[in-house]
Amino acid sequence: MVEEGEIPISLQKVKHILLILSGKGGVGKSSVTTQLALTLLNRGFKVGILDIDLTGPSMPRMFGLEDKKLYQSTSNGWIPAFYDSTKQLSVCSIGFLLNDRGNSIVWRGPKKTGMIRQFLKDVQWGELDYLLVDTPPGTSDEHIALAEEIRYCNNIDGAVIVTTPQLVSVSDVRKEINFCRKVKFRILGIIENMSGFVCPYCSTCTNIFGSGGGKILADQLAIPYLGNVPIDPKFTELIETQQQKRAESKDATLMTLYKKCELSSLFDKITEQILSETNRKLN
Ligand SMILES: Nc1ncnc2c1ncn2[C@@H]1O[C@H](COP(=O)(O)OP(=O)(O)OP(=O)(O)O)[C@@H](O)[C@H]1O
Ligand code: SF4
Repeated sequence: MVEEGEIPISLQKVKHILLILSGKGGVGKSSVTTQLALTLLNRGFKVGILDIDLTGPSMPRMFGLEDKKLYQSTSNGWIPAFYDSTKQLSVCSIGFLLNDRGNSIVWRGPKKTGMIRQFLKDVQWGELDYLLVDTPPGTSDEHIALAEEIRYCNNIDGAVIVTTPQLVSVSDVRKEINFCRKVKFRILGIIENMSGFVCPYCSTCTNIFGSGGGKILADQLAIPYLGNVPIDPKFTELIETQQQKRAESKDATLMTLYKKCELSSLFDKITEQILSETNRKLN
Protein backbone atom coordinates (compact mmCIF):
# COMPACT_ATOMS: atom_id res chain seq x y z
CA MET A 1 0.00 0.00 0.00
CA VAL A 2 1.16 3.52 -0.80
CA GLU A 3 2.05 5.83 2.11
CA GLU A 4 0.51 9.26 2.51
CA GLY A 5 1.97 11.82 0.10
CA GLU A 6 3.54 9.15 -2.14
CA ILE A 7 2.73 9.12 -5.88
CA PRO A 8 3.75 6.14 -8.04
CA ILE A 9 6.66 7.22 -10.31
CA SER A 10 4.69 6.20 -13.40
CA LEU A 11 2.01 8.79 -12.56
CA GLN A 12 4.27 11.67 -11.60
CA LYS A 13 4.24 13.27 -15.07
CA VAL A 14 0.47 12.95 -15.39
CA LYS A 15 -1.17 16.33 -14.89
CA HIS A 16 -4.76 15.19 -14.27
CA ILE A 17 -6.30 11.84 -13.38
CA LEU A 18 -10.03 11.30 -13.95
CA LEU A 19 -11.80 8.15 -12.73
CA ILE A 20 -14.87 6.88 -14.58
CA LEU A 21 -17.20 4.86 -12.36
CA SER A 22 -20.64 3.27 -12.52
CA GLY A 23 -22.75 1.39 -10.00
CA LYS A 24 -23.95 -1.13 -12.56
CA GLY A 25 -22.57 -2.93 -15.64
CA GLY A 26 -23.46 -2.07 -19.20
CA VAL A 27 -24.52 1.52 -18.53
CA GLY A 28 -21.94 2.90 -20.95
CA LYS A 29 -18.96 3.69 -18.72
CA SER A 30 -16.44 2.58 -21.36
CA SER A 31 -18.31 4.49 -24.06
CA VAL A 32 -18.19 7.62 -21.90
CA THR A 33 -14.45 7.08 -21.24
CA THR A 34 -13.85 6.68 -24.98
CA GLN A 35 -15.77 9.82 -25.85
CA LEU A 36 -14.10 11.89 -23.13
CA ALA A 37 -10.73 10.70 -24.45
CA LEU A 38 -11.60 11.60 -28.05
CA THR A 39 -12.90 15.03 -27.00
CA LEU A 40 -9.80 15.81 -24.93
CA LEU A 41 -7.58 14.57 -27.77
CA ASN A 42 -9.44 16.77 -30.23
CA ARG A 43 -8.69 19.75 -27.97
CA GLY A 44 -4.97 19.05 -28.24
CA PHE A 45 -4.42 17.24 -24.94
CA LYS A 46 -2.22 14.17 -24.60
CA VAL A 47 -4.40 11.42 -23.15
CA GLY A 48 -3.88 7.99 -21.60
CA ILE A 49 -6.55 5.42 -20.76
CA LEU A 50 -6.06 2.81 -18.06
CA ASP A 51 -8.69 0.07 -18.31
CA ILE A 52 -8.80 -1.69 -14.92
CA ASP A 53 -11.93 -3.68 -15.74
CA LEU A 54 -10.07 -7.00 -15.49
CA THR A 55 -13.04 -9.27 -16.17
CA GLY A 56 -14.59 -7.23 -18.97
CA PRO A 57 -11.94 -5.05 -20.63
CA SER A 58 -13.55 -2.95 -23.38
CA MET A 59 -10.86 -0.49 -24.41
CA PRO A 60 -9.12 -2.61 -27.11
CA ARG A 61 -12.50 -2.98 -28.87
CA MET A 62 -13.53 0.65 -28.36
CA PHE A 63 -10.41 1.90 -30.17
CA GLY A 64 -10.17 -0.96 -32.68
CA LEU A 65 -6.86 -2.04 -31.10
CA GLU A 66 -7.64 -5.73 -30.68
CA ASP A 67 -4.40 -6.87 -32.37
CA LYS A 68 -2.14 -4.79 -30.10
CA LYS A 69 -0.02 -6.23 -27.28
CA LEU A 70 1.54 -4.68 -24.18
CA TYR A 71 5.32 -4.85 -24.09
CA GLN A 72 7.69 -4.77 -21.14
CA SER A 73 10.56 -2.35 -21.68
CA THR A 74 14.14 -3.05 -20.57
CA SER A 75 13.55 -1.00 -17.41
CA ASN A 76 10.68 -3.37 -16.55
CA GLY A 77 7.75 -1.05 -17.19
CA TRP A 78 4.81 -1.77 -19.46
CA ILE A 79 4.68 0.26 -22.67
CA PRO A 80 1.03 1.15 -23.37
CA ALA A 81 -0.51 0.61 -26.81
CA PHE A 82 -0.64 3.77 -28.94
CA TYR A 83 -3.73 4.54 -30.96
CA ASP A 84 -1.70 5.92 -33.87
CA SER A 85 1.77 7.11 -34.84
CA THR A 86 1.25 10.55 -33.21
CA LYS A 87 1.37 8.78 -29.80
CA GLN A 88 -1.07 11.34 -28.39
CA LEU A 89 -3.43 8.63 -27.16
CA SER A 90 -2.18 5.60 -25.26
CA VAL A 91 -4.15 2.72 -23.80
CA CYS A 92 -3.34 0.06 -21.21
CA SER A 93 -5.75 -2.82 -20.69
CA ILE A 94 -5.61 -6.43 -19.49
CA GLY A 95 -7.28 -7.15 -22.85
CA PHE A 96 -3.86 -6.68 -24.51
CA LEU A 97 -2.41 -9.49 -22.38
CA LEU A 98 -5.03 -12.12 -23.25
CA ASN A 99 -4.06 -14.56 -26.01
CA ASP A 100 -7.65 -15.11 -26.99
CA ARG A 101 -9.97 -12.08 -26.90
CA GLY A 102 -12.85 -14.40 -26.01
CA ASN A 103 -11.02 -15.38 -22.80
CA SER A 104 -11.83 -13.74 -19.51
CA ILE A 105 -9.90 -13.47 -16.28
CA VAL A 106 -11.10 -15.69 -13.43
CA TRP A 107 -8.95 -14.51 -10.54
CA ARG A 108 -9.42 -14.23 -6.81
CA GLY A 109 -9.14 -10.87 -5.07
CA PRO A 110 -5.38 -10.85 -4.22
CA LYS A 111 -4.36 -11.63 -7.81
CA LYS A 112 -6.63 -8.87 -9.13
CA THR A 113 -5.24 -6.44 -6.57
CA GLY A 114 -1.68 -7.34 -7.62
CA MET A 115 -2.49 -6.70 -11.29
CA ILE A 116 -4.06 -3.30 -10.54
CA ARG A 117 -1.01 -2.34 -8.48
CA GLN A 118 1.28 -3.34 -11.35
CA PHE A 119 -0.80 -1.29 -13.79
CA LEU A 120 -0.67 1.75 -11.53
CA LYS A 121 3.04 1.49 -10.80
CA ASP A 122 4.61 -0.02 -13.90
CA VAL A 123 3.02 1.54 -16.97
CA GLN A 124 5.32 4.04 -18.64
CA TRP A 125 2.83 6.77 -19.48
CA GLY A 126 5.43 9.52 -19.75
CA GLU A 127 3.99 13.02 -19.84
CA LEU A 128 0.20 13.11 -20.07
CA ASP A 129 -2.34 15.89 -19.73
CA TYR A 130 -5.10 13.46 -18.74
CA LEU A 131 -5.17 9.87 -17.58
CA LEU A 132 -8.70 8.40 -17.68
CA VAL A 133 -9.19 5.32 -15.51
CA ASP A 134 -12.05 3.09 -16.72
CA THR A 135 -13.15 0.97 -13.75
CA PRO A 136 -15.35 -2.15 -13.44
CA PRO A 137 -18.96 -1.68 -12.32
CA GLY A 138 -19.75 -1.54 -8.59
CA THR A 139 -17.24 -1.34 -5.77
CA SER A 140 -15.02 -4.39 -6.11
CA ASP A 141 -11.46 -5.49 -5.27
CA GLU A 142 -10.29 -3.41 -8.23
CA HIS A 143 -11.74 -0.20 -6.73
CA ILE A 144 -10.25 -0.87 -3.32
CA ALA A 145 -6.83 -1.53 -4.88
CA LEU A 146 -7.17 1.66 -6.92
CA ALA A 147 -8.09 3.71 -3.87
CA GLU A 148 -5.22 2.26 -1.83
CA GLU A 149 -2.68 3.00 -4.54
CA ILE A 150 -3.64 6.46 -5.68
CA ARG A 151 -5.73 8.14 -3.02
CA TYR A 152 -2.83 10.42 -2.02
CA CYS A 153 -1.96 11.50 -5.56
CA ASN A 154 -2.52 15.23 -5.75
CA ASN A 155 -3.06 14.96 -9.52
CA ILE A 156 -6.42 13.14 -9.11
CA ASP A 157 -9.10 15.59 -10.22
CA GLY A 158 -11.93 13.28 -9.23
CA ALA A 159 -14.57 10.82 -10.37
CA VAL A 160 -17.19 11.00 -13.11
CA ILE A 161 -20.18 8.76 -12.35
CA VAL A 162 -22.16 7.21 -15.20
CA THR A 163 -25.74 6.03 -14.76
CA THR A 164 -28.80 5.28 -16.87
CA PRO A 165 -32.27 6.73 -16.19
CA GLN A 166 -33.77 3.56 -14.66
CA LEU A 167 -34.20 3.55 -10.89
CA VAL A 168 -32.17 0.39 -10.31
CA SER A 169 -29.15 1.99 -11.88
CA VAL A 170 -29.76 5.20 -9.97
CA SER A 171 -29.91 3.32 -6.64
CA ASP A 172 -26.70 1.42 -7.49
CA VAL A 173 -25.02 4.68 -8.21
CA ARG A 174 -25.68 5.87 -4.65
CA LYS A 175 -23.39 3.06 -3.42
CA GLU A 176 -20.72 4.26 -5.83
CA ILE A 177 -21.05 7.79 -4.52
CA ASN A 178 -20.77 6.55 -0.92
CA PHE A 179 -17.61 4.67 -1.89
CA CYS A 180 -16.08 7.83 -3.42
CA ARG A 181 -16.94 9.79 -0.31
CA LYS A 182 -15.41 7.14 1.97
CA VAL A 183 -12.11 7.04 0.08
CA LYS A 184 -12.20 10.82 -0.46
CA PHE A 185 -12.36 10.83 -4.27
CA ARG A 186 -13.92 14.12 -5.28
CA ILE A 187 -17.08 13.58 -7.37
CA LEU A 188 -16.96 15.78 -10.46
CA GLY A 189 -20.49 14.91 -11.50
CA ILE A 190 -23.02 12.47 -12.89
CA ILE A 191 -23.69 11.67 -16.57
CA GLU A 192 -27.03 10.08 -17.46
CA ASN A 193 -26.26 7.80 -20.43
CA MET A 194 -28.82 6.00 -22.64
CA SER A 195 -31.18 8.80 -21.81
CA GLY A 196 -33.63 8.42 -24.69
CA PHE A 197 -33.19 6.98 -28.15
CA VAL A 198 -32.32 9.12 -31.15
CA CYS A 199 -34.16 7.90 -34.25
CA PRO A 200 -31.62 7.39 -37.05
CA TYR A 201 -34.21 8.52 -39.62
CA CYS A 202 -35.71 11.68 -38.16
CA SER A 203 -33.41 12.37 -35.13
CA THR A 204 -36.45 12.48 -32.80
CA CYS A 205 -35.43 11.51 -29.24
CA THR A 206 -37.79 9.04 -27.47
CA ASN A 207 -37.35 8.42 -23.72
CA ILE A 208 -37.70 4.61 -23.78
CA PHE A 209 -36.32 4.07 -20.26
CA GLY A 210 -37.57 7.39 -18.90
CA SER A 211 -35.21 10.22 -18.17
CA GLY A 212 -34.20 12.63 -15.44
CA GLY A 213 -33.11 10.09 -12.75
CA GLY A 214 -29.50 11.26 -12.94
CA LYS A 215 -30.43 14.92 -12.52
CA ILE A 216 -32.75 14.17 -9.57
CA LEU A 217 -30.03 12.14 -7.87
CA ALA A 218 -27.41 14.83 -8.52
CA ASP A 219 -29.70 17.48 -6.99
CA GLN A 220 -30.52 15.29 -3.98
CA LEU A 221 -26.85 14.58 -3.27
CA ALA A 222 -25.62 18.08 -4.17
CA ILE A 223 -23.36 16.74 -6.94
CA PRO A 224 -22.87 18.54 -10.29
CA TYR A 225 -25.03 17.16 -13.12
CA LEU A 226 -22.90 16.89 -16.25
CA GLY A 227 -25.67 16.13 -18.73
CA ASN A 228 -27.63 13.39 -20.45
CA VAL A 229 -26.47 11.34 -23.43
CA PRO A 230 -29.06 9.63 -25.64
CA ILE A 231 -28.65 6.20 -27.24
CA ASP A 232 -27.30 6.93 -30.67
CA PRO A 233 -27.10 3.85 -32.94
CA LYS A 234 -24.53 5.69 -35.07
CA PHE A 235 -22.10 5.58 -32.14
CA THR A 236 -22.44 1.79 -31.70
CA GLU A 237 -22.08 1.34 -35.45
CA LEU A 238 -18.96 3.46 -35.67
CA ILE A 239 -17.28 1.43 -32.90
CA GLU A 240 -18.21 -1.84 -34.62
CA THR A 241 -17.18 -0.79 -38.14
CA GLN A 242 -14.14 1.42 -37.47
CA GLN A 243 -11.53 -1.19 -38.46
CA GLN A 244 -13.28 -1.93 -41.74
CA LYS A 245 -13.63 1.79 -42.51
CA ARG A 246 -9.98 2.39 -41.63
CA ALA A 247 -8.97 -0.39 -44.02
CA GLU A 248 -11.03 1.29 -46.77
CA SER A 249 -9.62 4.79 -46.24
CA LYS A 250 -6.70 6.00 -44.13
CA ASP A 251 -8.62 9.23 -43.42
CA ALA A 252 -11.40 7.30 -41.69
CA THR A 253 -9.95 7.36 -38.17
CA LEU A 254 -12.09 6.89 -35.07
CA MET A 255 -11.73 10.64 -34.51
CA THR A 256 -12.92 11.67 -37.98
CA LEU A 257 -15.81 9.20 -37.76
CA TYR A 258 -16.74 10.36 -34.24
CA LYS A 259 -16.75 14.03 -35.24
CA LYS A 260 -19.60 13.20 -37.65
CA CYS A 261 -21.64 11.67 -34.81
CA GLU A 262 -24.11 13.99 -32.98
CA LEU A 263 -22.80 12.74 -29.63
CA SER A 264 -19.48 14.52 -30.28
CA SER A 265 -20.94 18.02 -29.82
CA LEU A 266 -22.74 16.83 -26.69
CA PHE A 267 -19.48 15.49 -25.25
CA ASP A 268 -17.81 18.76 -26.04
CA LYS A 269 -20.19 20.44 -23.58
CA ILE A 270 -19.85 17.65 -20.99
CA THR A 271 -16.05 17.79 -21.19
CA GLU A 272 -16.17 21.57 -20.89
CA GLN A 273 -18.14 21.19 -17.68
CA ILE A 274 -15.75 18.58 -16.30
CA LEU A 275 -12.81 20.86 -17.04
CA SER A 276 -14.53 23.76 -15.32
CA GLU A 277 -15.25 21.54 -12.28
CA THR A 278 -11.58 20.55 -12.11
CA ASN A 279 -10.44 24.16 -12.48
CA ARG A 280 -12.79 25.11 -9.70
CA LYS A 281 -10.72 22.82 -7.47
CA LEU A 282 -7.53 24.63 -8.48
CA ASN A 283 -8.86 28.13 -7.81
N1 LIG B 1 -25.13 6.57 -25.73
C1 LIG B 1 -24.95 5.43 -26.40
N2 LIG B 1 -25.42 5.30 -27.67
C2 LIG B 1 -25.26 4.14 -28.36
N3 LIG B 1 -24.66 3.05 -27.87
C3 LIG B 1 -24.17 3.11 -26.62
C4 LIG B 1 -24.30 4.30 -25.81
N4 LIG B 1 -23.73 4.05 -24.60
C5 LIG B 1 -23.28 2.79 -24.65
N5 LIG B 1 -23.54 2.21 -25.84
C6 LIG B 1 -23.24 0.83 -26.26
O1 LIG B 1 -23.73 -0.04 -25.23
C7 LIG B 1 -22.82 -1.12 -25.00
C8 LIG B 1 -22.37 -1.12 -23.54
O2 LIG B 1 -21.64 0.07 -23.30
P1 LIG B 1 -20.27 0.08 -22.52
O3 LIG B 1 -19.40 -1.08 -22.89
O4 LIG B 1 -19.71 1.43 -22.66
O5 LIG B 1 -20.82 -0.13 -21.03
P2 LIG B 1 -20.01 -0.37 -19.67
O6 LIG B 1 -20.80 0.28 -18.60
O7 LIG B 1 -18.60 0.06 -19.80
O8 LIG B 1 -20.07 -1.93 -19.58
P3 LIG B 1 -19.27 -2.93 -18.60
O9 LIG B 1 -20.21 -3.27 -17.54
O10 LIG B 1 -18.96 -4.09 -19.51
O11 LIG B 1 -18.04 -2.24 -18.11
C9 LIG B 1 -21.67 -0.93 -25.99
O12 LIG B 1 -21.91 -1.73 -27.12
C10 LIG B 1 -21.74 0.55 -26.37
O13 LIG B 1 -21.25 0.81 -27.67
S1 SF4 C 1 -39.27 8.36 -34.72
FE1 SF4 C 1 -40.45 8.75 -36.52
S2 SF4 C 1 -39.04 8.44 -38.26
FE2 SF4 C 1 -38.12 7.57 -36.46
S3 SF4 C 1 -38.66 5.43 -36.58
FE3 SF4 C 1 -40.18 6.43 -35.28
S4 SF4 C 1 -41.81 6.98 -36.65
FE4 SF4 C 1 -40.05 6.50 -37.93
